Amino acid sequence: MPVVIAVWLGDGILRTVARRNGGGARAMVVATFWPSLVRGARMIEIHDLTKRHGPRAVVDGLSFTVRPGRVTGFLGPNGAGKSTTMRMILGLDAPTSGTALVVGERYRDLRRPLRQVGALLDAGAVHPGRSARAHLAAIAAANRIPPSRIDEVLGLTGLGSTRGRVGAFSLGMKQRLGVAAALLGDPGILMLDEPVNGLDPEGIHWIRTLMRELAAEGRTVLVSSHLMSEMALTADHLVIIGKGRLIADTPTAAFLKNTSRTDILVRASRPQELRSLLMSHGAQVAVEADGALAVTGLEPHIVGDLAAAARIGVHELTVRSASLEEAFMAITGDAVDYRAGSIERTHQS
Ligand SMILES: Nc1ncnc2c1ncn2[C@@H]1O[C@H](COP(=O)(O)OP(=O)(O)OP(=O)(O)O)[C@@H](O)[C@H]1O
Repeated sequence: MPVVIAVWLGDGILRTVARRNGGGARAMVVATFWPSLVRGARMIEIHDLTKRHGPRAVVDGLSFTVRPGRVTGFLGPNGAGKSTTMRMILGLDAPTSGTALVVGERYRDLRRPLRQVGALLDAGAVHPGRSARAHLAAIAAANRIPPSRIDEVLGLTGLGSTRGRVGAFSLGMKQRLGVAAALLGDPGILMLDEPVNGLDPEGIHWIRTLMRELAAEGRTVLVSSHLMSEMALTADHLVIIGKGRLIADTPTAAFLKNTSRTDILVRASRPQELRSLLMSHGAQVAVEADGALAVTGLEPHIVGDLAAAARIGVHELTVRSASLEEAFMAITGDAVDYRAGSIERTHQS
């Protein structure tokens, strides 16, 4: 007779079903998403969400759904409204109109919020006089989370051997402590606002890996950033906003494929002649200010071969790819509040 052992975990997920069969100690582990039978399970659902500060809409009719099992990057230029949206999801800011639901309910109506949603919004918002352990113990006690979980999350975040007061922590250590607090209730939904801020390269690698692992366990992971390049490495799906409005809701791979542009920069001894030649072979050729040709529609080796056959000297032939940030800027366009410095192209010879 098979014996079924069900383990009920934090956020109400029937996570493990182990079947033991006669003398065989074969255990079949089945991740069963029990709440997926009900609407809104492990999802963040934003519907027509608007937040006004005076006459200005900083979040403007935003609608999107964040689904489990993948890392969703919440991407937008500085001031796009990412933090405000996250604060409304967590009930810290009241929407002017629209709804933000987690697990099908408003955050403030959740019975055990920390076991359902873990969030890192502001890593600095920690009592500076406490130790990491005391900080987590206070949260655990207030939320009836077993103290044994404190050591688990300290270990998970690399803070196991950390001593001293939080006030003396580096920003990176505070970020780790914020992630530890978010994980304390073993929630099915994680929301992290700019979690790589202040982390060193090892820390960035760690947080990326952790987010992917959490998503692979079937959790919903929403992570905000204003860096396209960071999200390209971390997120499976992108929700991109600008000036509070939705710009794109797309798989990352599709976004990168559709938005990266390439052309070939060619400097030649007889550019006008080469231009006509390339166009007669189907290329589109623009002439840049310094007389160089910007070629699309032909492979680089064809461009080189055609020039060689016509005995035109090629002084430079460079394949140019739009950088990820450039692709991002191209679609956020005038939705940028604060522009950074110049954008570099990546050149490949
Ligand atoms: N309490 C407030 N009163 C007035 N304006 C506000 C308030 N809170 C936020 N804003 C404005 O709302 C806009 C969106 O801010 P928000 O912090 O949500 O953007 P963000 O996308 O998280 O930006 P960043 O990447 O810089 O953190 C900004 O222009 C900000 O100045």
